[in-house]
Amino acid sequence: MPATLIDGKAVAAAYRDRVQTDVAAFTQRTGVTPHLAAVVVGENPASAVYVRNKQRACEKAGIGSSLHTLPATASQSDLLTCVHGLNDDPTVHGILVQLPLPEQIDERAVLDAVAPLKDVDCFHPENVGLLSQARPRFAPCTPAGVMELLSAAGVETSGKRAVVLGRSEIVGKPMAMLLLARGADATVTVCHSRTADLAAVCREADVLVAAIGRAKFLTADMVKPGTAVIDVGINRLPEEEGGGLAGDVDFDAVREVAGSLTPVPGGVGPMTVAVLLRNTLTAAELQTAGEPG
Ligand SMILES: Nc1nc(=O)c2c([nH]1)NC[C@@H]1CN(c3ccc(C(=O)N[C@@H](CCC(=O)O)C(=O)O)cc3)C=[N+]21
Ligand SMILES: [Mg+2]
Repeated sequence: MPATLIDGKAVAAAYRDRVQTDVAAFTQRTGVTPHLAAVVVGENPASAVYVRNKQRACEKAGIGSSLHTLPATASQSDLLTCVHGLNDDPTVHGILVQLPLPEQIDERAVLDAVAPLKDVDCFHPENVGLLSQARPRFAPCTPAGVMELLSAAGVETSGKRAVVLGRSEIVGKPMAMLLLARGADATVTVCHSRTADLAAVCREADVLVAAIGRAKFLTADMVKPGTAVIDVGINRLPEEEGGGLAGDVDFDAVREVAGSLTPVPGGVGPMTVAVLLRNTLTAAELQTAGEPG
């Protein structure tokens, strides 16, 4: 029996509705409209898709948004000046610096410059530290979106073997943290391109999250029958392969083995945007004086 597909668009729509309700109550109570500022350096087609989806989603949820574009040739100090300006602007609650950045820019230095209370991506070391100590301020958007998908699909994680394929700061590491946390209670293995006998490690998984950034990397022989497979990859295929979007999972083959599976597009991507909206509201709450709730 082929895998049940997990409908990320539907789960994200329901999640965004809840955010919208909470934004309306917050704005009613405080008179403040949460605002997300996105900073984009240069032109990258994948970034353009994401930024467009994000702005549309903000608008629907009652969140203000602004786009701050710098040329591809911008210097690090140009970008830091932009970030500092947004840090100091009381009408801006969340700041997202779109990655990747051009090579003349030190990505880490820029992410470190974002005010921790405005760090809706949860990339600042203070927020990563809080997350790793199980007292998160913001949810890491993509990993938290994955947890929502698992929960919506009724996938049990407690006591299960979870394997995270990929060790990035953006997805792999925070993903492992969320699966390990009390409440989720998985036994977590993080593996990567240098892992010995990678296929055998992946085959141990009851829950398998593919976030390695290589199109169709996870093949059917790496998946135990019945496993829940979450595909975080967003890879643009070359023109000769149709130029479409492919995940990190060899979808057609893995679908025959997995118990449940997220598609790309329509899986994790929409959830990433939905959690970003929730974080923007959280940021506005943290920066707005007065009684919480
Ligand atoms: N600071 C920062 N934070 C990020 O969260 C971040 C980033 N930089 N840089 C780029 C990646 C990529 N990313 C996506 C999120 C959603 C979709 C998305 O909504 N995808 C839809 C549509 C895809 C399509 O139609 O092309 C889907 O999967 O169904 C795509 C890509 C966030 N990223
Ligand atoms: Mg997707």
